[in-house]
Amino acid sequence: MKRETTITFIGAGSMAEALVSGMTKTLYQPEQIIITNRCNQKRLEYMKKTYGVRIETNKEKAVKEADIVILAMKPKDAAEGIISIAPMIGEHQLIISVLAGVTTETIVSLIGKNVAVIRAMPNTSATIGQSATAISQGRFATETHLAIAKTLFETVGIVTVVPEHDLHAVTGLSGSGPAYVYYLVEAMEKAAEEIGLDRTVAKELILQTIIGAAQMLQATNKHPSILRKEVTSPGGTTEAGIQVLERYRYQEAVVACIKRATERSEELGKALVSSSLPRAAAPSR
Ligand SMILES: NC(=O)C1=CN([C@@H]2O[C@H](COP(=O)(O)OP(=O)(O)OC[C@H]3O[C@@H](n4cnc5c(N)ncnc54)[C@H](OP(=O)(O)O)[C@@H]3O)[C@@H](O)[C@H]2O)C=CC1
Ligand SMILES: O=C(O)[C@@H]1CCC=N1
Repeated sequence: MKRETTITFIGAGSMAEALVSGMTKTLYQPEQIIITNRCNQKRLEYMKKTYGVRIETNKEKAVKEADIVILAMKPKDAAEGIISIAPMIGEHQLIISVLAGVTTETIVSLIGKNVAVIRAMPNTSATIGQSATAISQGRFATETHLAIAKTLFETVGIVTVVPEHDLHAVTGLSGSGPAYVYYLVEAMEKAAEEIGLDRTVAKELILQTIIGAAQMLQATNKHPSILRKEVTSPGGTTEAGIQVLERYRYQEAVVACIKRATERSEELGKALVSSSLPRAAAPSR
């Protein structure tokens, strides 16, 4: 990608910040990035101060200047947000959406032009260049658009291309995934307190345990059940602990969690369609 590409973020929340943080550490100069939001001026100032990016309250200006427009508002705000920028969007621009559940077809319809849309599902580990991102192309996006989006998201982690219908599952699995791990860490910290460990000591041990286990999965390429068995001495502590997890149906809970998050992604997409599409013009072929 050319250095002078201008990228405008519509939305300046957690996901926009994670992407900006990763992108400005790698391929992009802060001046190439413009950030706009709905009304939170303080947040824009923070983004400028922290990352050196350009901020713009005039959405028209922000969108017109962009080669790439990244949609990063909440799905519930997406219809209003997309419709408000639609008149400024030209067919030469690439739209990248990180909106959970919202299909490329819905975005094309809301914009009402034959515009190239790439849908992406990164996660907040983009902040440190460790996102697991999946991308799909909309019907007006070419292989070149896909390659541009791949390059962009590779600045913040690994990227895989999937059929668009898989993006709901990706959202439930790896888009929301960091939160499941943080929830586990919260529980481990709570347990450490209850069993009387010093908070600082426990924090350090838990963190290294998570990092070590993740790196073992990566470095050994062994199946997680094999690695688990290597920890589990017959009649020992791990076996006793895992028996409790089984009693609480830990794996079933995790599977149900990911299925529900996947289903929620579908619901978010459908809710947007039913609430907004009558207001948007349909694109021509
Ligand atoms: N957080 C995550 O882990 C992930 C989030 N996503 C997706 O990223 C998107 C953003 O999520 P997240 O960053 O967490 O959300 P936040 O609530 O943190 O941020 C939303 C941003 O959108 C802005 N916004 C709302 N309406 C408009 C509008 N009409 N025009 C311009 N900007 C608008 C808000 O501005 P203001 O504050 O001024 O209202 C705010 O800056 C969602 O669609 C989510 O599904 C995808 C992957 C992971
Ligand atoms: O919770 C959400 O809806 C977003 C999508 C994936 C992660 N956060």
